[in-house]
Amino acid sequence: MIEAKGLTKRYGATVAVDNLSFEVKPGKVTGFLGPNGAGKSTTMRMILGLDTPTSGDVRIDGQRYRDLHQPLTKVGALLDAKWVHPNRSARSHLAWMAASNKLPKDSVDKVLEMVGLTTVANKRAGAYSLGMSQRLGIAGALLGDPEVLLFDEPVNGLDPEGIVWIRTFMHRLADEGRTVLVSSHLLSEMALTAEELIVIGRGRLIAQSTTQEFVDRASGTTVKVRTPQLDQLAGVLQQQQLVTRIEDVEDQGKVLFVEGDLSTDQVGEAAAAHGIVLHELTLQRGSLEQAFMQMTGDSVEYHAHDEVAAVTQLEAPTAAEVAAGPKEDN
Ligand SMILES: Nc1ncnc2c1ncn2[C@@H]1O[C@H](COP(=O)(O)OP(=O)(O)OP(=O)(O)O)[C@@H](O)[C@H]1O
Repeated sequence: MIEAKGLTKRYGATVAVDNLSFEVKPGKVTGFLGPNGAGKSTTMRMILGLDTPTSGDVRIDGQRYRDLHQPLTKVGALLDAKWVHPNRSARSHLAWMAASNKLPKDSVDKVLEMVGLTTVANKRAGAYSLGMSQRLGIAGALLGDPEVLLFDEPVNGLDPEGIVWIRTFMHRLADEGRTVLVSSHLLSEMALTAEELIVIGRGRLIAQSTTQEFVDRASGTTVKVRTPQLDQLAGVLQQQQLVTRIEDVEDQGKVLFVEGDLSTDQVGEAAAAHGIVLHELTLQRGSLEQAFMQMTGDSVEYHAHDEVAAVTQLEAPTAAEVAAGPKEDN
């Protein structure tokens, strides 16, 4: 469990992290989301004792990082996958980490196996692809078999296969009961990976909730209805003060949408009470992208000329993907 209370970091006039309080619980993947410059990396560095808070503090199972006896056995982190010396092999890099942290020698082979690098373990790390480097970084984070894991943008630049591998691996670590905090810009990926979200903007907490609650609260839900008695049902629902709209949907003809945070039960019961036939009754949720844009709106650091790039990066999952929640790939 990671617990931040009133965490604040100032660099001169810049307030990078501003009175941030949150909890990261074990057994789940928690996504750490925020626009560029929101303070995600600074927060992660403070969790790992690499930066000192200006005020407030952050603890791992009740202890500050610097007070941990053998930190790697408690917390593992992947901040920058490319910091490994290019002439070192994965095995010698991990062996050096293990020796300098007084970890058992057999931990090296264990983590190489876990991340699937055993067959290339003696090759120079400088010749590794980005995906392999990320795996090596994750192996380093796992070396001390820690309960708490932090990953800063682990899927940046990876191909689809690498992204799925990381997602599956994060789920596995959480299923083992570990606390997993992952920062990312890629909203579609976070919608599939993270069950919980901590969303920040300009260093401040915007939301902490489950991914589903975040999407529902920010973008609301709509009930979609297909019925041969469209106008009759719209009339019945309007009498109940519900907001309806009718749209032409490709290959489906006219479809009725009922706005507001209501359940399909309410619409189904209203239809049944008036003997109205239904062909479809579906709850539609917004996307994580819509929710994120709405919630972080004025906390975004980029300006108009950056927006296209930023929006492209914030790929939207489909409503169905969000509704399905984090996927199990294993
Ligand atoms: N060492 C530093 N000195 C001065 N300002 C800094 C320093 N590190 C971070 N900042 C500033 O603090 C703010 C938060 O930066 P941080 O890198 O933590 O954000 P981030 O959410 O990780 O952003 P990104 O997603 O773009 O990496 C930014 O305005 C950044 O310019």
